[in-house]
Order: sequence, then structure tokens, then C-alpha cells
Amino acid sequence: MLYVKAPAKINLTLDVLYKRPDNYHEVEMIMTTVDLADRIGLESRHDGIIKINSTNGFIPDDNRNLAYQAAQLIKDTYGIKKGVSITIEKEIPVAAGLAGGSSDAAATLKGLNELWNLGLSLDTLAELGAKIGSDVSFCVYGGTALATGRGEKIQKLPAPPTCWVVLAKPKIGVSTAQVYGGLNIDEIEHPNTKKMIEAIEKEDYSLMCNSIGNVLETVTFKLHPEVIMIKEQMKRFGADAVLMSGSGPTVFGLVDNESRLSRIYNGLRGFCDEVFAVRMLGERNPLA
Ligand SMILES: C[C@](O)(CO)[C@H](O)COP(=O)(O)OP(=O)(O)OC[C@H]1O[C@@H](n2ccc(N)nc2=O)[C@H](O)[C@@H]1O
Ligand SMILES: Nc1ncnc2c1ncn2[C@@H]1O[C@H](COP(=O)(O)OP(=O)(O)OP(=O)(O)O)[C@@H](O)[C@H]1O
Repeated sequence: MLYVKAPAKINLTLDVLYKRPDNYHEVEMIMTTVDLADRIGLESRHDGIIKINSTNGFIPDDNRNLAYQAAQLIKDTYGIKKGVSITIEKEIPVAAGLAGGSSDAAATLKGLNELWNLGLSLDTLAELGAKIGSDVSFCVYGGTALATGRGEKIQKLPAPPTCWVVLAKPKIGVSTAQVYGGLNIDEIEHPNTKKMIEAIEKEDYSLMCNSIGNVLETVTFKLHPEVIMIKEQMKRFGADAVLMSGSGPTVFGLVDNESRLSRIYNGLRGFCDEVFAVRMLGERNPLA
């Protein structure tokens, strides 16, 4: 059995520039992976079948599963006759704005490249990933990056300034399509993506905190007002910056001090079942 980690992502910024003729939105967003991860196990099969087993009963075990789609795509593109048993040990909350399914797909692409000795580059895997979903290309590379286009054009960035990230997911699932569909392009307050890149490049923690922004927040807030409450609680417990990730509903808070981290983590557990204290992956100066 080959195991591959599939980390969650958060959006430090998410801007929408315009709606495209293909009905996707042209985005500009800065994403980073965090150390909350699913674990994907891959075992080759001789019967050609793709089989999904998951520890989470709420995700599909057929061709609606993004890891299944990744395996099918590799098989079809490279004419592979073998099959694969895919085990998904789910740690990332589902339909949370943390790209759980996309990361499982990316890990499956990377794992099968190894398992079946295909010798594909990360760029090729990222191109394949874009056929599965807009977030999959980013998940293939991981780390920190600026994503443009519909999210599939990736420019790597250095690791962000060192801090803790508290993730809190209220008990609701959000449909990404519904959130993008509810966006009023004329009313957008654009985040300053350039300033965020500057903050990351200069390792400036307070500039990073001042530059976070996500234009999808207002849409999800209208659909699910409880997300606003989670955001307010996180601020009240002492986070330096608070934002919704992706299309939500997960809210994350940034904090660079361990005692405030405990306060936020413990405080939020009173409001949400799913709360995690994590680190951004690939930080330059790990705290501990
Ligand atoms: C919200 C984010 O997670 C932020 O990272 C992504 O933009 C969404 O990525 P994703 O879940 O991989 O999205 P996809 O599976 O490609 O698309 C789901 C749906 O979201 C909408 N969508 C997605 C990406 C994009 N740039 N514009 C869109 O309008 C489309 O209605 C699409 O049918
Ligand atoms: N491997 C998978 N893990 C989780 N969900 C999956 C998977 N494959 C398919 N899905 C389906 O995709 C939907 C969205 O799940 P996912 O956890 O990827 O959302 P998300 O974190 O909001 O994604 P994103 O941030 O990319 O928009 C779920 O309703 C689920 O049924």
C-alpha cells in the first residue's frame, strides 16, 4: 500500500475579477496548505476496477468521488489496464471550503504517478488536475501560491510569515456553485492581492493580517448568518485576523502567540464541533 498525504488549503485572499463566458469566474487568489490532511492509501489491482473505501460515510464511493475521477483520468489518458483500491482516511471536514476533495484528487494523481511508474512532472499532473476541478492544480503543488484563471494557473510564492491558524467549521455544508452564483460583481470590495504578496515576500506578519480578504464572504454570510457569528467569536477570543476560507463555511483565524491560540481554540470549541489548531506548511521559521 502506498500512502500519500492530502493537505487542506486556506485562501489568504480570494478576489473575483469578472464572470467568464464559460460561466466560471476569473479569480485572483492566494492559497496556502495547512497541516490538516487526509491520508490516501493506494493499492494496485489486476482487475482494472477503481474501488473507493472511506472512513467518512458522507462522501461518495463511486465516480462522483474526486479521487475516483483522478484515477479514471490517469487510466484513460495513459491507457492503464490496472485498477486501484483507494482508501480515504478523512480528516478534512467535507464541503468546508478547505478543498478536501480536490486535495484527495491531487494526492491520487501524485500517488498513481509513483505506483504505476509513469514519470509525469508536477506540471503535467497539475494540468490533468484542472480537468477534475479548479482547486486541484494548486493541490498538486501545495505550499503557497497565487492562483489565477479559474484557479488553475499557479505561480509559486515563498512560505508565509510564521503563525498559527485556527480553523472552525460550523455544522453546515456550502455549495461552491451556489456561492459563486450569488455574487454581485458590481458590489465587490476587492482585497489587495499585491499587498498580500508583498507581506509574504517580506515575511511581514501584520501586513499579512491587514491584507486578507475574500469576496465570497458576503454571499455565504447571507446564506448562512451563523458564519458571521463564528467570525465575531474568533475576533473576540483574540485572533489577529479572521477570514472565511474559499466558499466557506470554515472560518480561520491567524495568531502568533501560543496563549491566545489556546484561548481561541478552547473558546471556539463551545460553538463548533470541528475546530483545529494547525500550521501553514513549509513555513520558513517553524515556531516549535
Ligand atoms: C472557492 C474555491 O475553493 C477557492 O479556492 C474555488 O474557487 C472553487 O474550486 P472547486 O471547488 O475546485 O470548483 P469547481 O469544482 O471547479 O467548480 C464548482 C463550481 O464553482 C463555480 N466556480 C468555480 C471556480 C471558479 N473560478 N468560478 C466559478 O464560478 C462554478 O459554478 C463551478 O461549477
Ligand atoms: N474525496 C472527496 N472528499 C470530500 N468530498 C468529496 C470527495 N469527492 C467528492 N466529494 C463531494 O464534493 C463535495 C465538496 O466536498 P469538498 O470537501 O471537496 O468541498 P470544499 O472543501 O468546499 O471544496 P473547495 O474548497 O475546493 O470548494 C462534497 O459534497 C462531496 O460529496
